[in-house]
Amino acid sequence: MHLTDKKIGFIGTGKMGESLIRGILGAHSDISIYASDVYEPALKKLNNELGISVSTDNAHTIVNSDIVVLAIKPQILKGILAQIKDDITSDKLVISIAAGVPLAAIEDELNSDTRVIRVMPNIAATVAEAASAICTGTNATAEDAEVALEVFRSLGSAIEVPEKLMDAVTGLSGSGPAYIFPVIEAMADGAVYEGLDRASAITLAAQTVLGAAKMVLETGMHPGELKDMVTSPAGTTIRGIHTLEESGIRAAFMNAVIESSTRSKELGK
Ligand SMILES: NC(=O)C1=CN([C@@H]2O[C@H](COP(=O)(O)OP(=O)(O)OC[C@H]3O[C@@H](n4cnc5c(N)ncnc54)[C@H](OP(=O)(O)O)[C@@H]3O)[C@@H](O)[C@H]2O)C=CC1
Ligand SMILES: O=C(O)[C@@H]1CCC=N1
Repeated sequence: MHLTDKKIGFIGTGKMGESLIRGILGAHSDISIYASDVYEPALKKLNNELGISVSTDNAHTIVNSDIVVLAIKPQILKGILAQIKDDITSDKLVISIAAGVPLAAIEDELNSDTRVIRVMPNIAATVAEAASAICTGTNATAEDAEVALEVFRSLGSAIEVPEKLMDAVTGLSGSGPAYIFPVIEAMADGAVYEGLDRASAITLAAQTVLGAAKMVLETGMHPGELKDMVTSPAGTTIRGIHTLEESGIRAAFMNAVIESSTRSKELGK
């Protein structure tokens, strides 16, 4: 199976739809992409910049696609599924990236033989560094799962999880970039306070986060052990760590993931 043989359609070209389209084209420049949205200026921009086929008619996107990615808000997903049901024939694979919405809720709105896969990617798909998880619906085949994994692995890393863990994934990696951007900004603010120029501070802060993440992924070492490698006795780092611990940093990040997961569960109700 070659991904470039597949035509991929996007319903919704907002922040995440555009991120996925840019990421996929970055990885597979010759792939055929179709996209529809209610907002015509955004479609025109994508057509001008990326040369993809665009339309305000979702049916046009679906008819032309082998894989249909639903990149619309969870709150309007049900209504759109009712509109597109008859266009989703059994030869198409549907991929929903909507936070919280269970596979069963999607399958209930579509024809009973529809193959559906649920994916939680993240915004770093734009730069091919997304962390994604997938789970498969009732009619999705092993090959469908492979296709979905191939698409999302070309945008970063992707794993398969049982559906009951998708809310946890959403709270962690789906929302996670938004927890780290303020961390980068705040670290840079600290260095600006100490006199560094803003541009250098942001570059150093971002590269520091990138490098720390790469060390976790590539060394396989525990994050605590890596932290200890930086932390000299009576040195600078332990003073910074002490301050972070006094601020309750671990509970703050744990609670962010837990609360976001809880919101994902609410969206599914
Ligand atoms: N943003 C993120 O980082 C992530 C988002 N997700 C999921 O991705 C999905 C999209 O999120 P996001 O991109 O942030 O949201 P956006 O609001 O940016 O994008 C949704 C797009 O769909 C358009 N739209 C509305 N109605 C229709 C319709 N009937 N037909 C076609 N398009 C329509 C919207 O237009 P208009 O604005 O004019 O209504 C908008 O451009 C959500 O389900 C979210 O849970 C998943 C992982 C990460
Ligand atoms: O905030 C949201 O609801 C979406 C889902 C994950 C990231 N953004």
